[in-house]
Amino acid sequence: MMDDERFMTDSDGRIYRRYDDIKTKPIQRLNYDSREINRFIKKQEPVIIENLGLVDSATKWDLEYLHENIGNEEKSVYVSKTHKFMYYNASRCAVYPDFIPPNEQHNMTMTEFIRKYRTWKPGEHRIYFQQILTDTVGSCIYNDFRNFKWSWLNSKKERFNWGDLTSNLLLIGQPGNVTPVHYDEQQNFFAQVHGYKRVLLFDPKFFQCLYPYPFHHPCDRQSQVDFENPDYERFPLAKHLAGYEGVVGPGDVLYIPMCWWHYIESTMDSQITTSINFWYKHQSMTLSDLRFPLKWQQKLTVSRNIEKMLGEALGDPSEVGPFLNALVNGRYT
Ligand SMILES: C[C@@H](CC(=O)O)C(=O)C(=O)O
Ligand SMILES: [Zn+2]
Repeated sequence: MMDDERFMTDSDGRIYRRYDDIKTKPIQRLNYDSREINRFIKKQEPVIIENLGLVDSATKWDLEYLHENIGNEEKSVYVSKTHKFMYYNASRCAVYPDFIPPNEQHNMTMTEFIRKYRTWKPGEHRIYFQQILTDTVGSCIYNDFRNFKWSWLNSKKERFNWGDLTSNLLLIGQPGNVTPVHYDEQQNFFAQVHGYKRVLLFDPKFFQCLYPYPFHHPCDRQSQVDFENPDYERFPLAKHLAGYEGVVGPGDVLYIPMCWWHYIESTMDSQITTSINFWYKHQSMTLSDLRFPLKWQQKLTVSRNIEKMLGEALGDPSEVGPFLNALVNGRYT
């Protein structure tokens, strides 16, 4: 790995992909008892929280324990020909008939996933277990889940007027798996259980530098910019990307603010990576709460509503692009 210039090794021995073009500053790391944490969450800026013990009860969730206790229902596992696992909404493929899914979502038992994981050889399709935790899990897992530090989570939800917890995703990945840069419209406490993940985060204001796919595209919310091979002809503003970077390890909790762009990579030195996220609906906002100028998170919501509404008003999502070009070209540009 050391002689492969695509990768770098940091001072802690973590090995991950080198992106020389992307300027980053370190994500702030704070101990769980720091009063500063609330300031970051209030400002909706990323922060890595240490020693919180949020999901300590999941430390025993190794493959053997999960095999014994997670239940025999089939689980969601993504399979990719490459190391990238870009999420796509299969229900939107009809609008883009030429769209080629970048990976496949399979359902398989834990037994099958573990067999594939243990027999995997370089060059084979990669796998990434991504399963929403539901009440179908076994009683041991359910008890571990109940022992997460829900009082801490609930205190943040109440303090910052977040909406309900929508789901917890359990992620089990191979070293080198990459979730390309995208945003989610939810607040996220991302807890790292086993192994290490390198994260890059960008403020929502970099919308124009990350060129998200159209709203009606299967890859809505995903950036079109490939960090490993950026096409600066098509995406010239990507050169101006500047963000935050960090590595989360066992026990770390990363706060990913709603609508912040994030790239997440399982480091090559990890044996396996296990993460559990906590997605919360964003805070309900009334008109009286609105302050101008709008924040970029709000402008993003406005832009999505415009694209959605235009698709409905024009009666055909494929007319949205030509219509917006006609509206803007030569008039606003
Ligand atoms: C699934 C996760 C990425 C990863 O861990 O590979 C993510 O994007 C999120 O929690 O919002
Ligand atoms: Zn995400």
